[in-house]
Amino acid sequence: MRFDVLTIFPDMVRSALREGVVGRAVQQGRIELHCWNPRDFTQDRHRTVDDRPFGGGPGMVMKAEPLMAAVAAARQASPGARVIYLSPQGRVLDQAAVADMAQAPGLILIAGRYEGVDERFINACVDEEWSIGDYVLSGGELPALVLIDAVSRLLPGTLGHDESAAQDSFSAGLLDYPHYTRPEELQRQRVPAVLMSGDHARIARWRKKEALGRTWERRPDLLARRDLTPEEATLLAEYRQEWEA
Ligand SMILES: NC(=O)c1ccc(NCc2cccc(O)c2)nc1
Repeated sequence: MRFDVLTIFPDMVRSALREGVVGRAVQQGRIELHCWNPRDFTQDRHRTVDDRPFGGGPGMVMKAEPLMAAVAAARQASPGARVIYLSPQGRVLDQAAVADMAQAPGLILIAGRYEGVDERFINACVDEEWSIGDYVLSGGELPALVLIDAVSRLLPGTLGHDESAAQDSFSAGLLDYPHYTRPEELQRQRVPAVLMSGDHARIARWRKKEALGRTWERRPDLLARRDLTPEEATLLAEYRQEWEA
Protein backbone atom coordinates (compact mmCIF):
# COMPACT_ATOMS: atom_id res chain seq x y z
CA MET A 1 0.00 0.00 0.00
CA ARG A 2 1.17 3.51 -0.81
CA PHE A 3 0.97 6.51 1.53
CA ASP A 4 1.61 10.03 0.24
CA VAL A 5 1.84 12.79 2.86
CA LEU A 6 1.56 16.48 2.00
CA THR A 7 3.53 18.30 4.69
CA ILE A 8 5.89 21.24 5.16
CA PHE A 9 7.83 18.99 7.60
CA PRO A 10 8.70 15.89 5.53
CA ASP A 11 11.63 14.90 7.77
CA MET A 12 9.30 14.75 10.77
CA VAL A 13 7.11 12.24 8.91
CA ARG A 14 9.95 10.16 7.45
CA SER A 15 11.89 9.85 10.74
CA ALA A 16 8.79 8.80 12.68
CA LEU A 17 8.21 5.93 10.25
CA ARG A 18 11.72 4.48 10.40
CA GLU A 19 11.17 2.43 13.57
CA GLY A 20 9.03 -0.53 14.54
CA VAL A 21 6.71 -2.71 12.51
CA VAL A 22 5.84 0.10 10.10
CA GLY A 23 9.53 0.93 9.59
CA ARG A 24 10.18 -2.72 8.75
CA ALA A 25 7.27 -2.81 6.30
CA VAL A 26 8.61 0.33 4.57
CA GLN A 27 12.11 -1.18 4.42
CA GLN A 28 10.74 -4.41 2.94
CA GLY A 29 8.73 -2.47 0.37
CA ARG A 30 5.36 -3.74 1.64
CA ILE A 31 4.51 -0.11 2.34
CA GLU A 32 5.50 2.82 0.13
CA LEU A 33 5.85 6.25 1.71
CA HIS A 34 6.26 9.50 -0.22
CA CYS A 35 6.27 13.04 1.19
CA TRP A 36 5.33 16.07 -0.87
CA ASN A 37 6.23 19.54 0.42
CA PRO A 38 3.85 22.30 -0.74
CA ARG A 39 6.86 24.67 -0.63
CA ASP A 40 8.20 22.82 -3.70
CA PHE A 41 5.03 23.83 -5.54
CA THR A 42 5.21 27.59 -4.91
CA GLN A 43 5.96 30.19 -7.57
CA ASP A 44 7.46 32.97 -5.47
CA ARG A 45 11.02 33.55 -4.30
CA HIS A 46 10.04 33.13 -0.64
CA ARG A 47 8.27 29.82 -1.32
CA THR A 48 5.19 31.16 0.47
CA VAL A 49 2.70 28.53 1.65
CA ASP A 50 0.64 30.60 4.08
CA ASP A 51 -1.02 33.99 4.21
CA ARG A 52 -3.17 36.17 6.45
CA PRO A 53 -6.84 35.23 6.81
CA PHE A 54 -9.52 37.23 4.99
CA GLY A 55 -11.86 38.63 7.63
CA GLY A 56 -8.95 39.12 10.03
CA GLY A 57 -8.26 37.10 13.18
CA PRO A 58 -5.15 35.48 14.64
CA GLY A 59 -2.68 33.24 12.85
CA MET A 60 -2.20 32.28 9.23
CA VAL A 61 -4.03 30.11 6.69
CA MET A 62 -2.36 27.67 4.27
CA LYS A 63 -2.68 28.90 0.69
CA ALA A 64 -4.73 26.70 -1.67
CA GLU A 65 -2.57 26.80 -4.83
CA PRO A 66 0.61 25.11 -3.52
CA LEU A 67 -1.56 22.39 -1.92
CA MET A 68 -3.58 21.92 -5.11
CA ALA A 69 -0.40 21.53 -7.19
CA ALA A 70 1.08 19.09 -4.65
CA VAL A 71 -2.10 16.98 -4.55
CA ALA A 72 -2.16 16.83 -8.36
CA ALA A 73 1.40 15.45 -8.33
CA ALA A 74 0.53 12.94 -5.61
CA ARG A 75 -2.64 11.79 -7.41
CA GLN A 76 -0.60 11.20 -10.58
CA ALA A 77 1.88 9.09 -8.59
CA SER A 78 -0.83 7.19 -6.70
CA PRO A 79 -3.82 6.49 -8.98
CA GLY A 80 -7.06 5.69 -7.18
CA ALA A 81 -5.79 6.96 -3.84
CA ARG A 82 -8.26 8.47 -1.34
CA VAL A 83 -7.37 12.09 -0.50
CA ILE A 84 -7.80 12.59 3.24
CA TYR A 85 -7.50 15.85 5.16
CA LEU A 86 -6.71 15.49 8.88
CA SER A 87 -8.42 18.13 11.00
CA PRO A 88 -10.50 18.58 14.17
CA GLN A 89 -13.44 19.25 11.85
CA GLY A 90 -13.30 15.73 10.44
CA ARG A 91 -15.22 12.58 11.36
CA VAL A 92 -13.57 10.92 14.37
CA LEU A 93 -11.58 7.83 13.37
CA ASP A 94 -12.38 4.38 14.74
CA GLN A 95 -11.10 0.87 14.02
CA ALA A 96 -13.86 0.17 11.47
CA ALA A 97 -12.87 3.26 9.47
CA VAL A 98 -9.20 2.22 9.69
CA ALA A 99 -10.08 -1.26 8.37
CA ASP A 100 -11.97 0.32 5.46
CA MET A 101 -9.00 2.56 4.63
CA ALA A 102 -6.70 -0.48 4.57
CA GLN A 103 -8.63 -1.65 1.50
CA ALA A 104 -7.67 1.42 -0.56
CA PRO A 105 -4.89 1.21 -3.18
CA GLY A 106 -3.37 4.31 -1.58
CA LEU A 107 -3.98 7.18 0.80
CA ILE A 108 -2.94 10.80 0.16
CA LEU A 109 -2.85 12.49 3.57
CA ILE A 110 -2.94 16.28 3.90
CA ALA A 111 -1.21 17.54 7.03
CA GLY A 112 -2.34 21.10 7.68
CA ARG A 113 -0.44 23.62 9.76
CA TYR A 114 -1.25 27.08 11.07
CA GLU A 115 -4.99 27.74 11.60
CA GLY A 116 -5.91 25.41 8.76
CA VAL A 117 -6.15 25.51 4.97
CA ASP A 118 -8.11 27.63 2.48
CA GLU A 119 -11.58 26.04 2.25
CA ARG A 120 -11.44 26.14 -1.54
CA PHE A 121 -8.64 23.55 -1.45
CA ILE A 122 -10.83 21.24 0.64
CA ASN A 123 -13.81 21.70 -1.71
CA ALA A 124 -11.70 21.16 -4.86
CA CYS A 125 -9.28 18.39 -3.85
CA VAL A 126 -10.19 16.58 -0.62
CA ASP A 127 -12.29 13.39 -0.68
CA GLU A 128 -12.68 12.94 3.11
CA GLU A 129 -11.97 14.91 6.26
CA TRP A 130 -10.98 12.81 9.32
CA SER A 131 -10.01 13.59 12.92
CA ILE A 132 -8.03 11.38 15.32
CA GLY A 133 -9.94 12.82 18.29
CA ASP A 134 -11.48 15.94 19.73
CA TYR A 135 -8.37 17.98 20.43
CA VAL A 136 -6.26 20.48 18.50
CA LEU A 137 -2.61 19.83 17.62
CA SER A 138 -0.06 22.18 16.06
CA GLY A 139 -0.22 20.28 12.79
CA GLY A 140 -1.75 17.37 10.93
CA GLU A 141 1.52 15.39 10.76
CA LEU A 142 0.95 13.43 13.99
CA PRO A 143 -2.64 12.57 12.98
CA ALA A 144 -1.31 11.42 9.58
CA LEU A 145 1.29 9.23 11.34
CA VAL A 146 -1.38 7.78 13.62
CA LEU A 147 -3.48 6.89 10.60
CA ILE A 148 -0.52 5.35 8.73
CA ASP A 149 0.36 3.24 11.78
CA ALA A 150 -3.19 2.06 12.41
CA VAL A 151 -3.78 1.16 8.72
CA SER A 152 -0.35 -0.43 8.24
CA ARG A 153 -0.89 -2.82 11.16
CA LEU A 154 -3.83 -4.29 9.27
CA LEU A 155 -1.89 -4.94 6.05
CA PRO A 156 -0.87 -8.58 5.53
CA GLY A 157 2.69 -9.23 6.65
CA THR A 158 3.13 -6.11 8.75
CA LEU A 159 2.56 -7.83 12.07
CA GLY A 160 4.15 -11.11 12.98
CA HIS A 161 1.64 -13.65 14.33
CA ASP A 162 2.72 -12.83 17.89
CA GLU A 163 1.85 -9.13 17.63
CA SER A 164 -1.67 -9.21 16.26
CA ALA A 165 -3.46 -10.00 19.51
CA ALA A 166 -4.07 -6.40 20.52
CA GLN A 167 -5.96 -5.52 17.39
CA ASP A 168 -8.09 -8.66 17.52
CA SER A 169 -10.13 -7.56 20.49
CA PHE A 170 -10.51 -3.96 19.37
CA SER A 171 -11.41 -5.15 15.90
CA ALA A 172 -14.08 -7.19 17.62
CA GLY A 173 -15.31 -3.90 19.12
CA LEU A 174 -14.06 -4.73 22.61
CA LEU A 175 -11.28 -3.50 24.87
CA ASP A 176 -8.26 -5.76 25.36
CA TYR A 177 -7.96 -8.35 28.13
CA PRO A 178 -5.22 -7.90 30.78
CA HIS A 179 -1.70 -9.16 29.95
CA TYR A 180 0.91 -10.73 32.25
CA THR A 181 4.45 -12.00 31.92
CA ARG A 182 7.23 -13.13 34.33
CA PRO A 183 7.61 -13.04 37.31
CA GLU A 184 4.60 -15.07 38.42
CA GLU A 185 4.39 -13.05 41.66
CA LEU A 186 5.17 -9.35 41.88
CA GLN A 187 4.66 -7.20 44.98
CA ARG A 188 2.31 -9.86 46.36
CA GLN A 189 0.23 -9.83 43.16
CA ARG A 190 0.00 -13.21 41.47
CA VAL A 191 -0.76 -13.96 37.81
CA PRO A 192 -4.35 -15.30 37.49
CA ALA A 193 -4.11 -19.08 37.92
CA VAL A 194 -6.12 -19.78 34.76
CA LEU A 195 -3.22 -18.40 32.67
CA MET A 196 -0.85 -20.97 34.22
CA SER A 197 -3.24 -23.86 33.61
CA GLY A 198 -2.20 -24.68 30.05
CA ASP A 199 -5.90 -25.18 29.30
CA HIS A 200 -6.15 -23.09 26.12
CA ALA A 201 -9.92 -23.28 25.83
CA ARG A 202 -10.29 -22.12 29.42
CA ILE A 203 -7.74 -19.34 28.86
CA ALA A 204 -9.54 -18.14 25.71
CA ARG A 205 -12.84 -18.12 27.63
CA TRP A 206 -11.27 -16.14 30.50
CA ARG A 207 -9.76 -13.61 28.08
CA LYS A 208 -13.07 -13.13 26.26
CA LYS A 209 -14.83 -12.63 29.61
CA GLU A 210 -12.21 -10.05 30.68
CA ALA A 211 -12.50 -8.20 27.37
CA LEU A 212 -16.30 -8.06 27.70
CA GLY A 213 -16.18 -7.12 31.39
CA ARG A 214 -13.60 -4.38 30.97
CA THR A 215 -15.54 -2.96 28.03
CA TRP A 216 -18.68 -2.94 30.15
CA GLU A 217 -16.86 -1.19 33.03
CA ARG A 218 -14.83 1.34 31.05
CA ARG A 219 -16.52 1.89 27.69
CA PRO A 220 -20.23 0.96 27.89
CA ASP A 221 -20.70 3.08 24.75
CA LEU A 222 -18.70 0.48 22.77
CA LEU A 223 -20.88 -2.30 24.15
CA ALA A 224 -24.06 -0.42 23.24
CA ARG A 225 -22.91 -0.44 19.58
CA ARG A 226 -22.48 -4.19 19.52
CA ASP A 227 -24.91 -7.11 19.74
CA LEU A 228 -23.68 -9.80 22.13
CA THR A 229 -23.84 -13.46 21.14
CA PRO A 230 -25.58 -15.69 23.73
CA GLU A 231 -22.13 -16.95 24.81
CA GLU A 232 -20.85 -13.39 25.24
CA ALA A 233 -23.94 -12.42 27.24
CA THR A 234 -23.31 -15.38 29.57
CA LEU A 235 -19.66 -14.43 30.01
CA LEU A 236 -20.54 -10.81 30.77
CA ALA A 237 -23.20 -11.90 33.30
CA GLU A 238 -20.57 -14.10 35.00
CA TYR A 239 -18.10 -11.19 35.06
CA ARG A 240 -20.68 -8.84 36.58
CA GLN A 241 -21.60 -11.37 39.26
CA GLU A 242 -17.92 -11.71 40.23
CA TRP A 243 -17.58 -7.93 40.06
CA GLU A 244 -20.55 -7.30 42.32
CA ALA A 245 -19.61 -10.17 44.67
N1 LIG B 1 -7.80 15.97 15.92
C1 LIG B 1 -7.08 15.93 14.76
O1 LIG B 1 -7.12 14.96 14.01
C2 LIG B 1 -6.23 17.13 14.40
C3 LIG B 1 -5.84 17.36 13.09
C4 LIG B 1 -5.04 18.49 12.79
C5 LIG B 1 -4.69 19.33 13.83
N2 LIG B 1 -3.93 20.43 13.65
C6 LIG B 1 -3.76 21.03 12.35
C7 LIG B 1 -5.04 21.65 11.92
C8 LIG B 1 -5.50 21.40 10.66
C9 LIG B 1 -6.70 21.96 10.26
C10 LIG B 1 -7.45 22.75 11.10
C11 LIG B 1 -7.00 22.97 12.38
O2 LIG B 1 -7.73 23.70 13.22
C12 LIG B 1 -5.78 22.41 12.79
N3 LIG B 1 -5.07 19.08 15.10
C13 LIG B 1 -5.84 18.00 15.39
